[in-house]
Amino acid sequence: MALETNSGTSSARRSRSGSPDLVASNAGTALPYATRSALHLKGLVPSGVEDFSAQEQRALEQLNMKSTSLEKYIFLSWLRTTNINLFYRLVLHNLREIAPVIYTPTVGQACQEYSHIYPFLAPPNAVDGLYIPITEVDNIGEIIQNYKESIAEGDEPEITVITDGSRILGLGDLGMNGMGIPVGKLQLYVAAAGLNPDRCLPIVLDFGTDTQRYLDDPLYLGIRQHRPEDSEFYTAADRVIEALHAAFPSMFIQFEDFSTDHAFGLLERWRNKALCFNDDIQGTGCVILGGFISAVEQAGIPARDQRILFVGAGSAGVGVAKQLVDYFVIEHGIPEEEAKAMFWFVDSRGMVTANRGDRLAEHKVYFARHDNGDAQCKTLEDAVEYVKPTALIGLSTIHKAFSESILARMNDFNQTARPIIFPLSNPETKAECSFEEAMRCTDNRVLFASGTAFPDYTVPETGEVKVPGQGNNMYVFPAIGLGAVLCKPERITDTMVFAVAKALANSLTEDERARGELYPRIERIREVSADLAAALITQAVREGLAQDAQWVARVAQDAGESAVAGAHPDGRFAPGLASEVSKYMWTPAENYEQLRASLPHYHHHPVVASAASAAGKL
Ligand SMILES: NC(=O)C1=CN([C@@H]2O[C@H](COP(=O)(O)OP(=O)(O)OC[C@H]3O[C@@H](n4cnc5c(N)ncnc54)[C@H](OP(=O)(O)O)[C@@H]3O)[C@@H](O)[C@H]2O)C=CC1
Ligand SMILES: CC(=O)C(=O)O
Ligand SMILES: [Mg+2]
Repeated sequence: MALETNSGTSSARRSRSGSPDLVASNAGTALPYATRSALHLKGLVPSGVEDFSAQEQRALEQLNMKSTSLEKYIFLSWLRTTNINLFYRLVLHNLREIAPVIYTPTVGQACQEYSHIYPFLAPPNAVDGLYIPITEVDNIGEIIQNYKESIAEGDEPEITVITDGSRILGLGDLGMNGMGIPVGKLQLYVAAAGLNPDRCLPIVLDFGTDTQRYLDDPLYLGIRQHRPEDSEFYTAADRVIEALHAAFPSMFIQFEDFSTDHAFGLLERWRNKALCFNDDIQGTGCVILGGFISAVEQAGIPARDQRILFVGAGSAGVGVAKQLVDYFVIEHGIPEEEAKAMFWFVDSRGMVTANRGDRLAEHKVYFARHDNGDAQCKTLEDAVEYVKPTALIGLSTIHKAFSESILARMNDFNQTARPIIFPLSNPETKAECSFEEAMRCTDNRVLFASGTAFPDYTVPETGEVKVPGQGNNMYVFPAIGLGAVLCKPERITDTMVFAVAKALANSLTEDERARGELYPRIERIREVSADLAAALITQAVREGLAQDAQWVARVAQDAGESAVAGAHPDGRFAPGLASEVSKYMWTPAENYEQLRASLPHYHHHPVVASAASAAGKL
């Protein structure tokens, strides 16, 4: 056993299962003397008995001693796998500072370095998720069984984030190293929406990589082969998803950071067969629609006069634009063809037109322009002059694509209204422009949101501090997952996602609106997630798709209407529903007693049971 324990190269599985006592491993120096004695831990910890807030203070001090973001990331990963309760206390109390470390931008660098910063924890007592090589797909049943045996009874996963690492943020194909993204996204599920950390399952499909530097890297931990052709990819991916769905039928599956063709392909194959969702297409569409609704309200021109130029026509760009079309159709009564005509796209070959002379990828065809005559703008500058946009949306992965001259032209074109400029590519090194640049070049009039958080900007003339909006799907995917886990809809529909976007726009406080902000402050994210999850549940019930009877009854009763009213999705939900949702959110324990009380099923885990019986109590 000692040999097995020490031989793994893998890391961090559930921290607590690695301990002879899961409660003890989450309490450490907070363990009361009597318990130390009962568990034969006397003398094995410093004599001071402290509370969780003192531990948190020490953890924060140690975090702040790290001089780089990557060092902070490594420290936080270690803390998460050592003491999950303390980790989430720290994250929840310092979300504004820590989100950029466990998520974008630092998670991007962490993924690039994943094989080099991988910690040395060993399975079966340390598992941070599933690594499924394409060469082992025939053995997927065995892999899932191994996972089941590694978790405590009652901890079957209720949510998974799954990637194949082929398009990690805007950083390209990172192969198995992309595992940092599911791990990071699931931390936000816990922090932002209170999903139970023990029931979150990160998965990487280790299907190879076409990035030569990883294939050549002696420390690379993924399989060393090129990516498969499409048919082999889909056969293998389908087998994994089928097996997961069979093992955990109500588990919510979030597809994340697949290359654009496979992102659309997998969603199409699975959206009506399993409870699943693509975060880059639907989550991004949802969060940007939420911010866009607020921006249009503040812009100063009628919605139907918007001229929206997208730079980037991948899964994110097309996903966002489709949500915006729905918004113009549903909310403003604009016919679909007219709504579609409000959009222009630029990709790596210039403006997307039907007569450009190349074969357009399927997902671009819907938005290809037919009214351009002979005009074929080859550069973004040309397209900006041609379209004279009111809104410029970047999902291109091209750093500084919104040059100062382009930003200045946006200002020129929008003198009677406020320009909407959203550089949404991640991480920061791929962002199309910064908040400071957008403010400076538009006389501080811009309505702004970015994918990665930018610092506040102080207007030099007035000293006024302006806060940039963060248009990142982190504002919605945790709530969509929470709502889905609670009401168990048969599937996630576009109208449910639309209802969540509306709820996000509705979630701004009067103060946030008065300051011209487009998204709620991150400190309110749990409150906002409860609203958004309530909106999803309400919509699922209205569509007759919610399968959990408790939520169907609750929504129907509160709304005073039939559960299958099929009502217009308006983002509203019954008063009281959000606070009901909040009750289901996991929160870290405040003290030792609470920790013990909050983790009753730990006692069923074989490791705990044997430790408890050896100790004669617990
Ligand atoms: N803020 C958020 O919440 C989210 C942000 N994103 C970010 O969006 C970005 C794009 O993601 P995704 O759509 O999936 O990725 P893709 O790689 O599929 O899309 C990138 C798009 O940008 C286009 N492009 C590349 N170079 C240029 C150029 N020089 N000029 C104009 N267009 C160019 C590509 O053109 P072509 O089609 O010709 O190759 C493609 O259409 C990423 O950085 C990602 O991090 C994604 C999801 C959520
Ligand atoms: C935020 C996100 O999902 C992305 O950049 O891919
Ligand atoms: Mg993504």
